[in-house]
Amino acid sequence: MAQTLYTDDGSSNKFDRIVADLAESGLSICDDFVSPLLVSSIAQEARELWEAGEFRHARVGRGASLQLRPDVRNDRIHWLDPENPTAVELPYFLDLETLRQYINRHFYLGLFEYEGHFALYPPGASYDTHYDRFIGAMERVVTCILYLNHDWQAEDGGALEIYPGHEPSELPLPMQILPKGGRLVTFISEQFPHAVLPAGRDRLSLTGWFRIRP
Ligand SMILES: O=C(O)CCC(=O)C(=O)O
Ligand SMILES: [Fe+2]
Repeated sequence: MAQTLYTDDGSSNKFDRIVADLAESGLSICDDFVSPLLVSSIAQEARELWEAGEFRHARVGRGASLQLRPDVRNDRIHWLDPENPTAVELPYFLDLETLRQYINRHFYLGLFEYEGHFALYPPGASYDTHYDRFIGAMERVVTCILYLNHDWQAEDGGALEIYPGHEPSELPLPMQILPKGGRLVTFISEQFPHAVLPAGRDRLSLTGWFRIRP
């Protein structure tokens, strides 16, 4: 019931609210985590990288077992370098750093670093049900997905679908979350299997993970 500690009178900030949601259910949906102006600047940067041919077909697995499996996922990704952010990425990465500190302070998770990539799902592309933390990627502890789509509507499809995992959950699962611009979805990576449903238009996001030391 951590949420009852936080009233919506402006005394709690977005980081407090995310941490309270994670404590209560392991999942947080935070609208307007990023301002519309910043969403459109980051989306434009991603578009320019896409047009410059800087995206690659995403693969599944890890290390030597990485493989192209368009039947499992067929988004295109571009890895970012959080150590050398562009001016456009910087405000978001600074917020993520604050979020990392909040999460560590509340859960003693020892989150140590962040890795992230842009992901573009062309119309019809999807990602089958999976966990983000699996043998070979055990250092991924918390997933953070920022959506970069202007004016996304239910009829555009492309929801993130979250399913019940091994642990009992307070949430009404399965649930569908639309990839609305500025929305940040944060969850405990090992807790929820999830999938990306096909969309009718390009679907852009910045997906990342807080990691522990391997
Ligand atoms: O974009 C999303 O909604 C989820 C993406 C995802 O599950 C992943 O990249 O692991
Ligand atoms: Fe995922």
